[in-house]
Amino acid sequence: MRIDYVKLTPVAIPDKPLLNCKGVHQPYALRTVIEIFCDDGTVGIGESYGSIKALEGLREAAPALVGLDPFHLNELKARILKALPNGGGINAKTAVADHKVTDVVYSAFEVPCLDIQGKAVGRPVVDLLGGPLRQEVPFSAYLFFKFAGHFGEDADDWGEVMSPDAMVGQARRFVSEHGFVSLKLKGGVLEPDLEIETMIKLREAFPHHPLRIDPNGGWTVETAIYIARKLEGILEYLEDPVIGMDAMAQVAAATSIPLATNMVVLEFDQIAEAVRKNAVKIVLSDHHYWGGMRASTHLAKLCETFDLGLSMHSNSHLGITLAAMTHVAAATPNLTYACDTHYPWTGVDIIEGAPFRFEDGSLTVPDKPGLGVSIDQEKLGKFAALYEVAGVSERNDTAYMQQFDPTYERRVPRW
Ligand SMILES: O=C([O-])C(=O)C[C@H](O)[C@@H](O)C(=O)[O-]
Repeated sequence: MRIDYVKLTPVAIPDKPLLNCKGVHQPYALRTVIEIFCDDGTVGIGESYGSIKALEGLREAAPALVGLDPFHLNELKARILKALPNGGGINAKTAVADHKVTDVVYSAFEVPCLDIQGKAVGRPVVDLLGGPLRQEVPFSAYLFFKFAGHFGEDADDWGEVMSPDAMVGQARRFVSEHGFVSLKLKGGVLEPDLEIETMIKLREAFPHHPLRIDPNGGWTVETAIYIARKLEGILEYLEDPVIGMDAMAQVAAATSIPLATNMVVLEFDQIAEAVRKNAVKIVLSDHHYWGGMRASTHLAKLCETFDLGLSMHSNSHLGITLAAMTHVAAATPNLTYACDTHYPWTGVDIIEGAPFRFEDGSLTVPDKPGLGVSIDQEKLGKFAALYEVAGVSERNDTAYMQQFDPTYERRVPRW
């Protein structure tokens, strides 16, 4: 079996005006859908970032896959490195949220290759990763402060959420509709005392739900320590309170709350420094930038070695990504925390049949061969057409925030 050709389809999926410390989500989130066609008719599918930089990297590397045996993932990596010398002319540090372009591109193509392998041997991808250790994978609710609606538009059905009480309401809806147990708040948005109050109110409303907050490095060390002291005993973990390894180590030394990260440890060569400096206790994996699904299980082994916990990061995504995350999570013995997901926010998908449904906050690992999901071409066409008219090729939360507030500036840390 050989790869015949690769099809890349950028899509725009409707998103909500969700706030973070750099601004607000644009009306559309961008993704790239990948289809790899083999000469025996087998098709493997995948999903990756949709920013123009990521798309350029994928487009540049795709021809190198032609003729490859989809089981030969080592050769896939070698071909991508050859096709993208120096990251393919793309500045890796600005390309895809600071992740190595070659890892991002490899990962984007590894998923469809594993889907093909699974289909060829009649096994779900989780079996190619060593088999499932759990049949149900827990996810966490991803809570966001949000505007009522997009700029110039009416309120969406989630309405405005800009206060601690409104956030408790949002959490109640997530818990009642999806059964999520862990609750993660995207912080760094409101002033620190209001976010402390939000977490305390969430604790009162949900006494038995693990709670996390993630300001994406939006706080200074002083602010982070102040907040951590107020939230001792309330959080299961505090994610990326500050920017940089040394700053994380300073905060870690001042609190008993474990620090988690997807900002200071996002490549294998950053683990040693994090351990040496005792900067983090939990690493968020993400197969899109950790170098694929198999590399994510290698990360798990390293975390076990260094006694680090493991959670899973997400960005706005569709069901192909969710299926891939679920297979990886099921095959990761030491996945110690519920995985993040943005899936409920988009509310649309391109997979055939009904979208994924969380039961008690968890997803059952797909058991069909490969990823266990397939593309509904009509839906894909609809969101591909939306990409063409959406007029966005990069995510820019700050620029979009400036439409709401022309005086808004990008400042990290903000508080
Ligand atoms: O945990 C994270 O850093 C994220 O989930 C990244 C996302 O881009 C998140 O900040 C968002 O959706 O605004």
